[in-house]
Amino acid sequence: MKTFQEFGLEPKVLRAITEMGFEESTPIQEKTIPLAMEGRDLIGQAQTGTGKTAAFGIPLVNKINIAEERISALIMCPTRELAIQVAEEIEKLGRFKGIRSLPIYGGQDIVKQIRALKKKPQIIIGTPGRLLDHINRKTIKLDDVRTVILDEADEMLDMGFMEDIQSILSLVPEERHTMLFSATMPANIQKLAQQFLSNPEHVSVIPKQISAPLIDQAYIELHEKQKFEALSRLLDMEAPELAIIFGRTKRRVDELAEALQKRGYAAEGLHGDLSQNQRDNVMRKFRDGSIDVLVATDVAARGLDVSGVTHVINFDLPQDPESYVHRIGRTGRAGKEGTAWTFVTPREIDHLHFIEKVTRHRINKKPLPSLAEAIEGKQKMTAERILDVMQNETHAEFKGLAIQMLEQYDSVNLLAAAMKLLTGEKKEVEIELTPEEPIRARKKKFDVRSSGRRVGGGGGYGNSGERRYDRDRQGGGGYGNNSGSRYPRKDGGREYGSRDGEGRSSSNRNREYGNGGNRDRSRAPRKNEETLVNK
Ligand SMILES: Nc1ncnc2c1ncn2[C@@H]1O[C@H](COP(=O)(O)OP(=O)(O)OP(=O)(O)O)[C@@H](O)[C@H]1O
Ligand SMILES: [Mg+2]
Repeated sequence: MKTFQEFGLEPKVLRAITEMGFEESTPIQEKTIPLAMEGRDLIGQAQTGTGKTAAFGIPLVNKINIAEERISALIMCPTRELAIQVAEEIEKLGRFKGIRSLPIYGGQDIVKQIRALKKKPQIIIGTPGRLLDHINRKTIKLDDVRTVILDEADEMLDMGFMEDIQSILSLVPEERHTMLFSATMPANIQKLAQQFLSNPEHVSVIPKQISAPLIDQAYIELHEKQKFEALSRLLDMEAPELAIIFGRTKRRVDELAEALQKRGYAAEGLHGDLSQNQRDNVMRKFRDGSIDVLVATDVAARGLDVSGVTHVINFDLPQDPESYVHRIGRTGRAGKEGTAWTFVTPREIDHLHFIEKVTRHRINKKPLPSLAEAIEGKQKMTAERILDVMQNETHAEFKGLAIQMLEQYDSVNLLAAAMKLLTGEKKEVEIELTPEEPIRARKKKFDVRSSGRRVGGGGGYGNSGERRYDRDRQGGGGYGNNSGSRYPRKDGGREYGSRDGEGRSSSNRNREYGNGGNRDRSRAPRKNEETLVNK
């Protein structure tokens, strides 16, 4: 692998890379950095957690002229959390050069953003809805933008951002450098690329299997009613450092987070109905380890990079293979190993096999963890915690009492009692979750939903032509914290194309929600889709 010295980057950029602890480039970086430095348009595809952000971030900060007082680059991301995270990485890469970058996303005070924009950032990282908002208010001008990057472009299309992206790109001068990145590249991306990229190089470092190789993948077949018990046993048995649990709907996430808290786990939920403040808080707590279980809808499936995530658990099977790949890709990142468990109800087995087929990866079946295994796992954890304290020498003040007690009592009994205390009793709280409908295996009759109905047709990995639109889509949450409430909630709050953006006029409403308007004229109403899938 190439070292970063070999790319001919500016010393200040190299220094930033070194400070970030990167020694060698990853394969996608090695391939794309030279092309991007030549100004070639490109489509970059590489497995989750392999450094795509720096693959576009490094050449971008390298080429920015810091004397410029105008927006010269635009990065678009599907979710707010991702915009914040990408902005942080760009900030780190550009700090020695003194690059000014700014994240722009819905849910954040627009006046604050307008103030920050006055500082003339060179790079804007935003979600399409809020970006368009600023463009309409003329607080963002794109006349001087020379570089555009679309991160997770397929997701932005799925969320119904096509029109917004088109409107935004139509305002960027045609003389520009455009790059598009994702771990998965469904067929519709080709269409977008044709429209907006000029003679792009397709850089793919996807080997035979699309999911990251360092993820140990397993599934457990169980009934809906067994899921919660299985989850808590799994958490006890595996003792994750940090875990992300994916649920299908907002209701599911709320119920699950609450249930886990009742059982004594440090868990919180993340979905698009929360206010931006709540979302930021949950992410902050998860990143700093004050909670160790994040329960989330697919809002957390894409791009999020939190170090220490050892486990991903699909409490509900994801709707499609892309979603599966991105969800489990929250672990096994940057050369670290990870474990992904997926719960599958008997009626969903065919759908699981479909995911295996498309991702070209066998997912091993494992038995339900037994109570004995869970208890054993918890005890092991306690032992590890004790040894940790002992090795770190932070227990000196207890030594006197320990000696006294050991003179009076048997050492094995003493230690066992202390361990029992530390392990804690499981709180036996009755948990009842609202059941979710199983995901049906794809049948030919659904094909009609993909052929020609969305831009470029459907097509996961170009081999099936089938794709669903009804998954728990969200990105922005839209309209502060209550966008979801305008949808019928009998589905538990699935976040159909819940949008980013805020404060636009009501005449825009249809467009805003990506649901009733003519955002994608080729689509049939979502309602029918929901019926098709959920019955
Ligand atoms: N050359 C490198 N050496 C070491 N670590 C790196 C290198 N490049 C990136 N990383 C780190 O790897 C992690 C994953 O990177 P990143 O989030 O860019 O992955 P990604 O390919 O965009 O994944 P996803 O498909 O999930 O969005 C980050 O923590 C990043 O800082
Ligand atoms: Mg990424």
